[in-house]
Amino acid sequence: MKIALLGYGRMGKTIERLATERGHEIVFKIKDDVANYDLSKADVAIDFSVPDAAFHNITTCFEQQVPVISGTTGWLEKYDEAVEICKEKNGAFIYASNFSLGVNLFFELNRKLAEMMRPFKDYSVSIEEIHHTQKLDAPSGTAISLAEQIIENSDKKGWKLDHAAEGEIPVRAKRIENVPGTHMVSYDSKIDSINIEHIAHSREGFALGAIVAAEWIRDKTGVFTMKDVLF
Ligand SMILES: NC(=O)C1=CN([C@@H]2O[C@H](COP(=O)(O)OP(=O)(O)OC[C@H]3O[C@@H](n4cnc5c(N)ncnc54)[C@H](OP(=O)(O)O)[C@@H]3O)[C@@H](O)[C@H]2O)C=CC1
Ligand SMILES: O=C(O)C1=N[C@H](C(=O)O)C[C@H](O)C1
Repeated sequence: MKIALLGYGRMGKTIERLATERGHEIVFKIKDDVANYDLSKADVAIDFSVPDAAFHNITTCFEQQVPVISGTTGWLEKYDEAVEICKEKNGAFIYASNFSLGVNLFFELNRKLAEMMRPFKDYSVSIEEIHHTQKLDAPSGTAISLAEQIIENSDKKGWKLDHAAEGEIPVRAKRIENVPGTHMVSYDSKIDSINIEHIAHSREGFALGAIVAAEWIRDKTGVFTMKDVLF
């Protein structure tokens, strides 16, 4: 498979290494305006760039009829618009806040736990994420996904970074050198605490998941999620 990398930083480089090991070829390593390139020789584009560039990168792939996988976080206010454009252009698209198999299993556990905890009002739920100090967005896209999953399966009405109001989930974001990505969901009462945690030991899980998604979407059109790919 011929892959265009949109963004060639920590994730782009990890994807290059793992994709090459799986027999794929990297045909573009793009760090500037993707509209300057003719992507037609790529079978698929994988976008791990920056929040300000992601929407433009993704929609340019739709224009150029190249299926696109995006893991860039911090641009999601424009996700619905991207989906509409994908449908108009008959494109192919997967966005995931986290491509790792482990986190996608953790997402399922999070949904189930929220449903189980719903009747037990003595417990208060909170989310904590820890990432490396170069991260541009806070909270992480994964923490936002976790919060949305809890909201769908509980009486919570929203989430807030740090200072949540009544009925909202507090989300804390910590930045520590070299941490690839840690997420914890906690239910605390006076009597005890229940915690579930996912700790990424490297970026390989994110990169491998994005490559598996790219292999899966290659000959499809439509808007999909990692649930379609993995389960
Ligand atoms: N969904 C998931 O599983 C994961 C998502 N992420 C997300 O992926 C994104 C990238 O993470 P990471 O690789 O660590 O970040 P890096 O900062 O290491 O890489 C970002 C890359 O994007 C490039 N870039 C800047 N502007 C553009 C542009 N207009 N078009 C294309 N590329 C551009 C940068 O180039 P230059 O250096 O020249 O500025 C750099 O090569 C983040 O949003 C992060 O949150 C990260 C890990 C997993
Ligand atoms: O920026 C990162 O590094 C990561 N970003 C994603 C997020 O915002 O959730 C996924 C992963 O945790 C690493």
